[in-house]
Amino acid sequence: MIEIADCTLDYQQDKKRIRVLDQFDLRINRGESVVLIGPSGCGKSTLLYLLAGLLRPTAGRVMIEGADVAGPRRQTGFILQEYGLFPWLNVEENIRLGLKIRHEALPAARETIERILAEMGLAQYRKHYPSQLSGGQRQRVALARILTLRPDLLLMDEPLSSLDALTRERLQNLLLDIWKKGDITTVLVTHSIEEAVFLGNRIIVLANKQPTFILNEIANLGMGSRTYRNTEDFFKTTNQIRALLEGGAES
Ligand SMILES: Nc1ncnc2c1ncn2[C@@H]1O[C@H](COP(=O)(O)OP(=O)(O)OP(=O)(O)O)[C@@H](O)[C@H]1O
Repeated sequence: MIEIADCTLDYQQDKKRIRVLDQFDLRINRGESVVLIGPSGCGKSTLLYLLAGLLRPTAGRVMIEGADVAGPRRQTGFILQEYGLFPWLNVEENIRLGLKIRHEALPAARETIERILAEMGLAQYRKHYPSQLSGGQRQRVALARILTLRPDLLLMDEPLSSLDALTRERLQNLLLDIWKKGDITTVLVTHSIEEAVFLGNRIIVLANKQPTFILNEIANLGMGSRTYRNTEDFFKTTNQIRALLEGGAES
């Protein structure tokens, strides 16, 4: 269980206090794929940073499996829109870096890298440098680097937003496959309603208020297959979220 319990979060700017969260609660069960969606500036990234242990709440607690998150944890992976690859390292070296930092034994590391390269369709690009890759390929390398570390929690902040529509769809399929393999909890921030409905088994819609609150939560029971995009359920759920966001924007 992952818990944001009674959390208040203030930012300071020019001697002014901005309260982004006020006694905010969110509970995420192991193995869920939660999506956070809401208007720009409502606090989605702030919630991810709290879960990542990169930000401490002003009041309240953030806990994973009952333990307070006091800082970044080994088993949490964080994927950002910018891929965070080192331009002077090739694909293989970029992926190996995470394992190197953790001092994993070389034979085990080699095996892991080979498996992930194959799974992510990157084997043929292993000697390419980031500048020689497309945006979608770069994001796959970034994902591969994180997955070699076997995270139990994967946090993603608009990871696909700079990709073209088809590449984005392919990577959404890949993220769905990764989640379906199990043993991982994912929390995704996105502005795309379709992406939220395709990838979230629970969609948290945040209000356009400061501090924000949960406007609604949608249990998206039909998700889990690539064909979900073409179903009536999918369209119904996207419309439901669109209506919530539009209604929230007017308030
Ligand atoms: N370091 C900071 N100092 C001051 N204010 C901040 C800081 N980081 C974020 N904020 C403010 O806190 C609010 C929430 O920011 P946050 O980035 O969490 O929103 P968001 O929902 O992720 O936005 P977007 O969808 O535009 O990425 C915004 O009003 C933002 O301006």
